[in-house]
Amino acid sequence: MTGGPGAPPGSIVHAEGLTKTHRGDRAPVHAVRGVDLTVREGEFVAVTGPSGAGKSTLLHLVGGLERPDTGRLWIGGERVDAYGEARWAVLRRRSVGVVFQFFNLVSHLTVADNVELPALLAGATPRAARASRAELLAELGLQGRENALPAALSGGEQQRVALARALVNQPALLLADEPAGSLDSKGTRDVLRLLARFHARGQTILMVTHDARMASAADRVISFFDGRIADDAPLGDPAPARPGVTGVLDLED
Ligand SMILES: Nc1ncnc2c1ncn2[C@@H]1O[C@H](COP(=O)(O)OP(=O)(O)OP(=O)(O)O)[C@@H](O)[C@H]1O
Repeated sequence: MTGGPGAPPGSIVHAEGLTKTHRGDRAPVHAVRGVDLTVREGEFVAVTGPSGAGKSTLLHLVGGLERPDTGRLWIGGERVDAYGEARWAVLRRRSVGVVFQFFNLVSHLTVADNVELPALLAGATPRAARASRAELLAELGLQGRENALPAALSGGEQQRVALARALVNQPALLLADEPAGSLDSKGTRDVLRLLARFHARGQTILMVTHDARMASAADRVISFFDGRIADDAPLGDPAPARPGVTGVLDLED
């Protein structure tokens, strides 16, 4: 499901002139100001920038967790900017996995049930959901933790469960909002390695991160500033000066 009228062939995300202003009790905040963005199938794109730049808002727009005020958005070639919650829910289930900084697992469900739930909601048979869950949990080093509740797991384990849940329906797009933001250095390394591994198999990833080491796992880094793209370093460009960035392959086990 790529390309389509209005979106370039091979694009998983295509946005034109996306804007979002938050209007609360205080003065309006222009969080995203006319962003054009294309993420092609198979890319791993990191969005970095200072706190308050609008990175999470952009990710929320792309995942349908917030609606743009203006602009056009395609996911996998499907025009989605006018979708309501019901159509977004279907689209997310089928095509967009999301992981957050604080995992957002269902606390009263076991690890197995947390991972199987989106598969069942997407129409998988219980048997198929179990098989997908088992395969992913094994891949993510969580075998034997199936019956645990999230509170019994470390932060790193919870994030791996969240990753399994996000990937169980084999989404075209994985969105990650500070996926290591609440993890220690081992948890960070694990998430980094796993994202790199899924990306190497073709998973398209759009990730927001403060962390230069996390961004170094991506093959394209977008700097976001004041609601706009300030810099965009695509795959194949010479490495821009990003002080402190270390290669993912340097990380030890
Ligand atoms: N629901 C909201 N209501 C009002 N203002 C909001 C809302 N969500 C975000 N904002 C404001 O919009 C701006 C952008 O926020 P956003 O969370 O997108 O930035 P960010 O770059 O992800 O920041 P951080 O790295 O700190 O998470 C900030 O000024 C923030 O306070």
